[in-house]
Amino acid sequence: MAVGETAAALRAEARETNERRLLVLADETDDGREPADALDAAGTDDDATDRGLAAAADALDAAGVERAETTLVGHRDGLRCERVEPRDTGDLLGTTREAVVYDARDECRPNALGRITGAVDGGGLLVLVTPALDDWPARRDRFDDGMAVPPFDVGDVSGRFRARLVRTLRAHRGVGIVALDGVEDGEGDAGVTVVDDGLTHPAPRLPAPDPVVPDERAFPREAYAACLTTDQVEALGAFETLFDAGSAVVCEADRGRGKTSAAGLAAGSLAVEGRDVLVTAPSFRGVRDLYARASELFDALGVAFERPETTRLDLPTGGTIRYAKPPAAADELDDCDALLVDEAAALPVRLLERYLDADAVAFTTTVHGYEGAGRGFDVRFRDVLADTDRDVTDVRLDEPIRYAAGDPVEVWAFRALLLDARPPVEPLVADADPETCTYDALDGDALAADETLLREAFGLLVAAHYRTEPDDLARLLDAPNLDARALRRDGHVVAVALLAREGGLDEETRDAMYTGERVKGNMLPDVLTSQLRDPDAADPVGTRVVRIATHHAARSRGLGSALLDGVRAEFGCRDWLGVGYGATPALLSFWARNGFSTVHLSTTRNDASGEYSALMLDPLSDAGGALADRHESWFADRIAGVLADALDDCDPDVARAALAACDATPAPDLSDDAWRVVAGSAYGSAMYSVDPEPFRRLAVCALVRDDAPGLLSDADAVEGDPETERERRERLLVRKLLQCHSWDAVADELGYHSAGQAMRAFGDALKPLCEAWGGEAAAAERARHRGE
Ligand SMILES: CC(=O)SCCNC(=O)CCNC(=O)[C@H](O)C(C)(C)COP(=O)(O)OP(=O)(O)OC[C@H]1O[C@@H](n2cnc3c(N)ncnc32)[C@H](O)[C@@H]1OP(=O)(O)O
Ligand SMILES: Nc1ncnc2c1ncn2[C@@H]1O[C@H](COP(=O)(O)OP(=O)(O)OP(=O)(O)O)[C@@H](O)[C@H]1O
Repeated sequence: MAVGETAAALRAEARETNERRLLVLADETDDGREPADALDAAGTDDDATDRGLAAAADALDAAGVERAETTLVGHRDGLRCERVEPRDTGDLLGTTREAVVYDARDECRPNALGRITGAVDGGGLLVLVTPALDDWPARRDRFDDGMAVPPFDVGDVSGRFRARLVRTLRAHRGVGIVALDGVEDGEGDAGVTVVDDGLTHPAPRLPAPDPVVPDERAFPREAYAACLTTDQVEALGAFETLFDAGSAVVCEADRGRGKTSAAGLAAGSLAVEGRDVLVTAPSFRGVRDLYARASELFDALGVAFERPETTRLDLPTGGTIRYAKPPAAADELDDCDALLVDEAAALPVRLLERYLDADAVAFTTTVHGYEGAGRGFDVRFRDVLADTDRDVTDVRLDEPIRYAAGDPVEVWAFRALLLDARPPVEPLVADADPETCTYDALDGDALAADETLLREAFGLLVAAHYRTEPDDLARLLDAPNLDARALRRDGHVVAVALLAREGGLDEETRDAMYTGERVKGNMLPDVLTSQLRDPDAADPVGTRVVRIATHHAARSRGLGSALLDGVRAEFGCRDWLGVGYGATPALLSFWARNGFSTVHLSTTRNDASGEYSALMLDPLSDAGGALADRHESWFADRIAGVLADALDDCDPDVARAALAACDATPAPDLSDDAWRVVAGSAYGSAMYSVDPEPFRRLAVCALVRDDAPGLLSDADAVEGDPETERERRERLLVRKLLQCHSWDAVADELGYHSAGQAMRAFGDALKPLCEAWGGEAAAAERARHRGE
């Protein structure tokens, strides 16, 4: 059988080289309709009713792959092996399979392709079942359904990603293509055409030498003996410096080079010496291999250990390995001897900086890979690290663990999913500024037609936003609600913005949204409608800036702002511009300076960064203005309550910046009685605690209003820089009045000598407010205290 022969030959070559091979089975008889009886029908036999899966079964049999070693990814059953849905392929990350069959006929999900490719072992096969390759780009599937966000429908989604995918499949080595065309050839090979056998006929290569345990070492021999490559041995050697306080290790690698495992062997080696090792990573799942290697090492050393919880290993030596989420880890540094940060590039630089307070710290990062992890680490954090007096040891793992270097399936996946996309090299953009750049629309056709442009634009998004992943590449090319705009210097992308059209929804959809039904896309209207209970919020049409990034070599030259100016001019016919992002003081000020005003601070933190999201609007029309007005003033009305509750741990500088960026003009609106208490506390000995509410209202006015007086009077005698003291007083209002922290905690945090000194500064901060807004009641109170 042609399918079997092709598969067997590919597998033989894969085994010979310890590489993987890809077999495409293009089912030309598939009409694009999922057969209802084949869907989710557990226990279905390997029957021939489904052409694609039957061919996949033949391929596996001929290639000698056991079903127990295979995973089927797709929506149809029929291979009698483990099956996962394309959306759930995250579970395959870090696992190793001899073969994976991806039935992509019903849903071609780019993230799934990326994850699957990583899971196939050296000597194994990736089998891709597709429709006729020529027809595939024009077919709409379940992934496309997800891109059809209201008011668009699936007919508006285009097929550029898949057209590109097909091109790469046809062009790359190591990819066999068999068309299941249904045409009888009269010789028993009913309807099968081998379009490309995919064989690479490699020249014989010497196997890589076995790793050698070094003679001089601080970690146990067993740790080195567990290493699978020479690179891993070297990496483990670098981790030995973690015994010394003041050390830092940076370990970089592409996916699947064994860096997490090396960190695990290091963690185990440190723990057997009684060290307390704290591990952090964007998710615990990502460090399962670390725990596995450490426990295997304990077994090899005959050290009994306990696992009181999944995320903690305790040794009789007193050593431990324990996991904390990234923001929590930053608060636990005092207690640990060494901190291991896995996937460091996925974490904000601010958090990484805090980790430098640990006695010894190691960062492992992925250079390229599925999470699109990034250069943010390299570009920004490297400088920070170089400026410390840490002893930094760098190590890089190149040798793949699961398969041989140069594996053609990895090469194909990098290309097809742009895992190695990069922004333009620095010299090309070094002298770019708003005057020398052009504002350009990067529409799907332009991007699909120009690989360099696509790589630069996507590479810039990946470098700046670690969450950019293969699905985003497909969205960039095909989603009807998304637009990309860029500033370009001599054709090279210097700044890029990804924009989503949101709102403009009909009444029925708005009602559904209001009553809690999930409506895809439309993030800003959705929050305003379903959480902030505004039934009309999804009526105006807006442009949300989903992502924006300026090349790291050209930041702070006004390019980001110029790009937003271009967007505002081009989309001025809509009602608003908007944005939602993990709030930091610097970003809040960037958006505020660009005319955006705060309408919401989310009450849940991002797990990895620990940031709360800010939502902001910049109105462009009367309808947009009305929407922004009502949400700005409501934000100012309700934020004190939120800061006292769900946001009581929000960074006071984020709160200050979010309030300062809100365009509302709240009025203090205090009764004369209330003013007497406030002024009494400013000028005399009245206590704010008898009636905190008016103080809180005043604090919001002071932090939101453009015309608010500063919190310092000319008469205030302050030590040091008045501007620094003014900022400290703003933090004092946030922490004490709005977030209700105790006087002692606030004094301690803000560097006042005592609670009493903080209280005096508080009283002083109120004086300018009484003078500006307190009217006669406050003036009379002041006069009484001063004996005027
Ligand atoms: C929806 C979202 O995408 S939110 C996330 C925004 N994007 C990112 O964080 C990716 C990484 N950062 C970047 O690419 C850029 O810093 C951008 C896009 C935020 C700003 O682009 P730039 O071309 O530097 O903007 P521009 O020069 O007009 O304004 C710079 C100002 O932004 C502010 N800013 C915002 N974020 C930062 C930051 N991380 N570091 C330094 N300044 C920042 C500063 O106030 C800065 O002012 P300064 O030049 O006086 O110091
Ligand atoms: N020393 C080792 N012993 C046993 N298995 C190992 C070892 N090193 C790596 N592996 C296996 O090889 C695969 C890749 O290793 P690991 O997860 O450590 O690499 P990584 O570079 O962190 O890659 P990824 O980013 O893909 O997680 C995993 O399946 C892991 O279990």
